[in-house]
Amino acid sequence: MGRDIRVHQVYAGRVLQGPGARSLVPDELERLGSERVLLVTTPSSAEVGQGLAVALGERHVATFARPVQHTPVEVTAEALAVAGEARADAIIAIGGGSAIGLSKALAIRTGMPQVAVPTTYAGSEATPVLGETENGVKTTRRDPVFAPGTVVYDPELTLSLPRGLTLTSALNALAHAVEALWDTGASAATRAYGVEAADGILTALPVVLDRPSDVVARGRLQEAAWLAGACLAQARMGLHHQLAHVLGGTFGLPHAELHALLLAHVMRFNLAAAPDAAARLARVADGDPALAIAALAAKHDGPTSLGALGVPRTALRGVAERVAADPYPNPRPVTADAVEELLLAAW
Ligand SMILES: NC(=O)C1=CN([C@@H]2O[C@H](COP(=O)(O)OP(=O)(O)OC[C@H]3O[C@@H](n4cnc5c(N)ncnc54)[C@H](O)[C@@H]3O)[C@@H](O)[C@H]2O)C=CC1
Ligand SMILES: O=C(O)/C=C\C(=O)CC(=O)O
Repeated sequence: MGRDIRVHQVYAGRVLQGPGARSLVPDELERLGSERVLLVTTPSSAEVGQGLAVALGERHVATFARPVQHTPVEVTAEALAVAGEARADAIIAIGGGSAIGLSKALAIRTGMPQVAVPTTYAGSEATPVLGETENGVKTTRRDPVFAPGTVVYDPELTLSLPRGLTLTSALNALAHAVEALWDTGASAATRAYGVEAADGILTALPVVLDRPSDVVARGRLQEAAWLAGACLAQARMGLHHQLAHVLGGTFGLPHAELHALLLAHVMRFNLAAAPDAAARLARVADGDPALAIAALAAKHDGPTSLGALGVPRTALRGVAERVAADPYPNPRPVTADAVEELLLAAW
């Protein structure tokens, strides 16, 4: 007899949430017993990082400020050298998925505990997942060690997000929820997270786009992104994430913009084969969910097609064949011809 047993694993032992929560980061390091902290920042989080460095005083021993999307292994090697020289014993990553990805790459190589302070909606802080790039090939793997033990969600840190990244990063989060909803192996809790995440994003994102400085709406969006990240942590991702990983890793594309432009196309491809997900998403979207998401994606003032992102049309067949040769679990069977058609529509 076949067994239908679902496993629900929760990550991030401790989550702090709310405007100003970043001020509690030094206390979290104290709880961890850390005396030598490596800060991972980006240009956008440099100022917050400097404030934190002052608050940490002598416990701050080094800063690495150059994380790169898709976590290239050579950048990790540079950061590893900085951490080793400073004899760091813990990492604080402040930034989007790139800073948090680098933190994860360092954690698995050193065993250092991580405190993640996300500034986008990508959701990496909630997952035991890391994609790393070597020689232009992105490989994604899962390991509980990747998941930061402490996450600090401070919506004030998202106020500086430009409109484009606000929109595309929120759609990156929505993609985690959508793919969890059509994963037939997902637990009841994951489906609940998926619905709540999709509802939060579809409700709060339009408000934030209209009023970017609305901290309450930003908080709701961030909370939804957390749940979406938890979906990515717990469910199997399908064709959407596979396309994003293959295209992003091969052509070095901007992660959030790529997710944002692909999502409605993959939903049109999959939803007829995923009636339960389609019904839940239709309730949340109050109509055709693929249409609602296409309309949101079209609000982006940057590239909204693969062609505009710089993917050569001649590369699409090769991508489709790579994806169909070893597909992620997906509600609709994945063939090279069907994926090529999807990619052409997105191109
Ligand atoms: N392993 C996982 O579970 C996940 C990993 N990722 C990875 O994360 C990376 C993408 O992360 P993203 O967050 O989309 O982008 P990112 O971290 O690369 O940031 C994009 C740009 O936005 C700037 N930025 C970030 N926060 C800002 C803020 N609050 N205000 C102004 N500017 C800000 C950054 O400095 C950077 O220039 C990719 O490498 C992707 O593969 C993404 C989602 C989940
Ligand atoms: O690239 C990674 O670190 C792994 C997963 C993701 O990027 C998830 C996503 O595609 O948003």
